[in-house]
Amino acid sequence: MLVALLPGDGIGPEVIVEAVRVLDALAIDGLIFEEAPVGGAAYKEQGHPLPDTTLALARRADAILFGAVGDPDCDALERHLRPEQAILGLRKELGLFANLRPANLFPELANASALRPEIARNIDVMIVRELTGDVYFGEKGMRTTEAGLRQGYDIMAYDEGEIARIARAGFETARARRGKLCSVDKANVLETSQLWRDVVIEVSADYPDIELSHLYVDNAAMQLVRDPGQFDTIVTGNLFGDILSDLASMCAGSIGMLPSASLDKDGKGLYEPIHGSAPDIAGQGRANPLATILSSAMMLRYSLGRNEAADRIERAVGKALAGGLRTADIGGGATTRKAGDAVIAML
Ligand SMILES: NC(=O)c1ccc[n+]([C@@H]2O[C@H](COP(=O)([O-])OP(=O)(O)OC[C@H]3O[C@@H](n4cnc5c(N)ncnc54)[C@H](O)[C@@H]3O)[C@@H](O)[C@H]2O)c1
Ligand SMILES: CC(C)[C@H](C(=O)O)[C@@H](O)C(=O)O
Ligand SMILES: [Mg+2]
Repeated sequence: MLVALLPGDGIGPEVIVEAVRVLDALAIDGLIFEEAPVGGAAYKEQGHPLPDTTLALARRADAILFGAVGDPDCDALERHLRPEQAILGLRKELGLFANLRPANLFPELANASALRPEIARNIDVMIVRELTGDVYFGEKGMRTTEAGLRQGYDIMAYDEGEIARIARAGFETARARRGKLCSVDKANVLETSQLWRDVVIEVSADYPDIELSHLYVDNAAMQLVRDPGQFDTIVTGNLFGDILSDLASMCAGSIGMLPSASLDKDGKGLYEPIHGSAPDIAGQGRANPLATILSSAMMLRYSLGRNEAADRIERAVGKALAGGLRTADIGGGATTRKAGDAVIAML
């Protein structure tokens, strides 16, 4: 079982190292790692954020463990050379259309949530975010209007095949959970969203056992803060899912806690924390590695068939938190390394 390690930029390498230490401590039979540069690190080394050799490794691997990309030094580069193009390119090239972003609260972190503990306590939602379409991948550019003004544009588009595919992922996810699916769109304004809603309803005919509801995205954001416990599974588009998952992370304590899986049609996956490279804290040993450690557990479960090892990691994270582990983002002073140590001690 080959795992491609793509640490990337900023805190990416710092959190990946801790996840690898946890995986090493489990001594999983046949698990091997191969590392490659990605993002700003790859641009600085090889002139491209997603070098061919890195993409080839990702294709060859059984699963990919990804840190984060993004480097302020690269923000002025032409868009196709910016670090973020690496993660977008991997998602597109590998067909990773289904992004699972679970947000649940470890009970010990009720006070770290931005919500009152009695409201935060109930959050246990899986956001199923479409990942290879939408405004992210439509035609985009800069042009000049007739009045001589610069105009930027990004086309938002989904075809019915793309919607049906992610809708099915949403229904299947809900079926394996508590049987409730909420589809989030902006059908009151956007044609893309009207088609989204129509197709989700069509697909629902195959899932009579699932309770389907619909929310506009603005209301969904409000409801997630008002009463996150009302949600089981949310299915939504690429842009809305990006925003709602960062929002949900603070309901669950911190963006440093939320893992993710990005899956293709056969279950091959890329696993990464939902956060970015956090340039504001990079190099200081202050990053919370738990989102990445929990992403490695998702990798073991979804792509490598090692459910027991995945359970062990998740239990160890819970025990470490119960034992008082707190990095700065969740109200403590533990370093990234100490956090890794605390999880390993509880395996
Ligand atoms: N998938 C990815 O690689 C990914 C995801 C999001 C953002 N980015 C990129 O990361 C860069 C920074 O973006 P941003 O600042 O908007 O978002 P970010 O997620 O990197 O950081 C947002 C805030 O959360 C904090 N934070 C994030 N992860 C943390 C962790 N593990 N522990 C403790 N605190 C943490 C940061 O310090 C910062 O204050 C940008 O270049 C952006 O494009 C990449
Ligand atoms: C870095 C960026 C392209 C990415 C996204 O918008 O998908 C990030 O915010 C994420 O959530 O993984
Ligand atoms: Mg994001």
